[in-house]
Amino acid sequence: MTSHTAEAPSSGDQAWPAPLAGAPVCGEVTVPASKSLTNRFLLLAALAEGPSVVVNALESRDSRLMLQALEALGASVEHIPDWKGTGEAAVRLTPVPLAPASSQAPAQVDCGLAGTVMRFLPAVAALTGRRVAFDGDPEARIRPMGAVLEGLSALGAQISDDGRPGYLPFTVESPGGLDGGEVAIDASASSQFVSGLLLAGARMRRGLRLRHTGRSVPSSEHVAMTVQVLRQAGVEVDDSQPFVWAVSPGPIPAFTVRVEPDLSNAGPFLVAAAATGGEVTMRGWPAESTQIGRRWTELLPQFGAEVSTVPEPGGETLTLTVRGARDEQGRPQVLSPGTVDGTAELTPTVAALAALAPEPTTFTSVDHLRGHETDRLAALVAEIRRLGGSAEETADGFRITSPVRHGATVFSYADHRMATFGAVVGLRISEVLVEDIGCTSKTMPTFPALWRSLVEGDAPR
Ligand SMILES: O=C(O)C1=C[C@@H](OP(=O)(O)O)[C@@H](O)[C@H](O)C1
Ligand SMILES: C=C(OP(=O)(O)O)C(=O)O
Repeated sequence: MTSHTAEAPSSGDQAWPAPLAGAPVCGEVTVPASKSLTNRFLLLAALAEGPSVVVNALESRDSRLMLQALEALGASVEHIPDWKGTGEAAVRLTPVPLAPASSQAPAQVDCGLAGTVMRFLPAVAALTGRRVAFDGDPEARIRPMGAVLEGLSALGAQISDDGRPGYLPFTVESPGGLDGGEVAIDASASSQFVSGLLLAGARMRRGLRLRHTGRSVPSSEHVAMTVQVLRQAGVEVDDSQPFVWAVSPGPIPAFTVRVEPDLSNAGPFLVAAAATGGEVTMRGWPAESTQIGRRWTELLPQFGAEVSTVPEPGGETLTLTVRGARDEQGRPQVLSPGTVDGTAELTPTVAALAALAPEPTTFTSVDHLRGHETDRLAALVAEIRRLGGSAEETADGFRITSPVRHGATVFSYADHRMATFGAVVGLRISEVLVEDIGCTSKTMPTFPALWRSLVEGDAPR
């Protein structure tokens, strides 16, 4: 795995003044659909037997890149503005032709900075039998790809490195598709290596039996999500043995599905209540979810906030409310749990809260964040220091030893979660500017507007 430094990139655009919360942040917020679920459902729709419908699909850069890539592989996409009078938009996707029926024309996939595109689509490309060239943003070229490519290679696909071996850009070609069978990879750098092979497993002629050879798989919730989404689509998956997954071969029936809100992107809004002693409510919180963001209900109380839920009619969703703690003088009070473990993609948002707490917090089992949109451990340490706090990297994470104290320009490193880190810190610290707030369009183009309306009080109370 590469480690890249968190030197602040220069930005030509005007930095975004993070709104300071003059009072406890109170209001109600609705967040768009989950990136991880949207891109899994779109991919499975592309491998299904007939046109499938994804209702309330996320509209963001990552989901657009997924749709464009699937179109490049031969899918057709129809946008439906109002699905059956529900008021919700939907995407109808007609599947990708698989080998040997697919076109033989070479194709190109732009992965942008989307892990779910760069790690999930090489196996789909191999199933089409076409020669498919993959590339992405400059920042994407340092995200590890090796295990997916080694897995596909072991399954018989030809991979040519168009750059550094194990990284973008590369070309995948498997004339005749994939037979599948047994394969072993080391997925300790990203759960997406496992998900990317499993999602295509049913369309391999013998199915897929995948074994992880390393110590642990990070972001295990995302592997569980993949298994659950496959089962929901009618695919048989055996995950009864640790670190071994068997996907049975067979057709994927066409489906219609509605995507849950993105619980990771809900994070900064819920944290806003915890950081300011405010109260934020979210309706439509799934009562059961495979998303890692369901962990906010356990994480926020560890920082002193109170989380309550009320079942909504039908029982499948809840209204969730977060109330931040205040001290005897009514000032916001953020406690530290001391250590938080394995917070995966929630880490930058949790770190923003921890950086406002007077007591230190240590983040453990997050070393794979070095391969995220940027090296998040280096980036968080650098930005906390820039804001007058103290922090240091550790072998498997980082430690915040004193809170942020003054404003500064927070650099985003093209990473949406670093941009929202800056927004959260800016609630309590004046004169925080966020460089490249626009990178939040990766998963949530509406972030800047929603954030401003919540903090400045235009959101319903
Ligand atoms: O499968 C997915 O949708 C994801 C898996 C995780 O990747 P890592 O295992 O690399 O953390 C997560 O961080 C990423 O945001 C989305
Ligand atoms: C790690 C993330 O994204 P990606 O899907 O690009 O890996 C993330 O959204 O935090």
